[in-house]
Amino acid sequence: MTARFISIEGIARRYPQPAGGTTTIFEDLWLSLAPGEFGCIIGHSGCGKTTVLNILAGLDEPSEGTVIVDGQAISGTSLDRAVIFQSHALLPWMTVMGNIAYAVSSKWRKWDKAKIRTHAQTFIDKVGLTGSEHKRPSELSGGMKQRVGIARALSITPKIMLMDEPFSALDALTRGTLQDEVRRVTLETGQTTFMITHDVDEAMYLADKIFLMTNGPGAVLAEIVENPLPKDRARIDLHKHPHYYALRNHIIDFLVTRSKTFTATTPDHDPRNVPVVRPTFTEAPTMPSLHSAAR
Ligand SMILES: Nc1ncnc2c1ncn2[C@@H]1O[C@H](COP(=O)(O)OP(=O)(O)OP(=O)(O)O)[C@@H](O)[C@H]1O
Repeated sequence: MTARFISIEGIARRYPQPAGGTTTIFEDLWLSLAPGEFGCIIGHSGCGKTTVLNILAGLDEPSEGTVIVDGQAISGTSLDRAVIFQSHALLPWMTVMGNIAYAVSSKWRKWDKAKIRTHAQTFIDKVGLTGSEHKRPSELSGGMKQRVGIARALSITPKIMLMDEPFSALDALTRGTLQDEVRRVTLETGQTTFMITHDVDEAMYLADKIFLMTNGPGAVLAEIVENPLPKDRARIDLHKHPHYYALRNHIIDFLVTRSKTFTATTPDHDPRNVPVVRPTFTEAPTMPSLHSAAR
């Protein structure tokens, strides 16, 4: 394994315009993740997050540049890279068990039916769908469908998990439970994960690195934020950590202000050497007391 398990090297995505010419969604995008790292990409709608994820998944191709995974340029999709979509993308004629067992059997073609079902059941249980094995997608709520999608992706134990706002349609309680589950499983298995989210707290809980994208078209990766919170952080205690507000304010300030002005105000930005920042709480300098200031 290489230190840069995923390496996005100078990719661009351009689309032809109906009236001629092209629109550049983003260009000269460089970013990398080490084995086992969890990266979240944050940016406003339309900056190209899903496009980057689709290119990583092999579902789309960059107009320029390459994606290297474990030392090899990717070409097309692979069972080593599982995607959890915003929409559930389940096979409607299959049951919960059927959907997951189908993915398991695609990965381990020599496994017999019993082994496939036992393996699938483990992941059905993990996402809290025990008892719903025989239901079809039309009989499930949105949150339950998303759990099936998550169980299906986890069940093939891919080296890379790609997640496009996987929790956005869920109620807060289910979202929290599944965030915990995904974090536990990815830490346990050492999976490298790339996730899109609009939820700053979710990124702070899950990610080791947070990639901040400016607004599109012509979006750029402005900054890589290293998460200063301890690796063994718990979701419910996140806000108690001294670095919590420094990190949160940094990201929100970027989204509210700097994502719009970054390109104009940072003309010397080098896309190959994107600044890495680690926002932390620092004690405010002690003010001299009135007594000592008067001396
Ligand atoms: N097939 C296409 N043809 C032309 N433009 C496209 C095509 N697919 C995507 N785009 C454009 O590319 C841009 C980036 O889309 P993308 O879905 O990657 O953005 P995003 O950052 O994921 O947005 P959101 O947060 O809303 O999901 C958008 O402006 C979109 O209109």
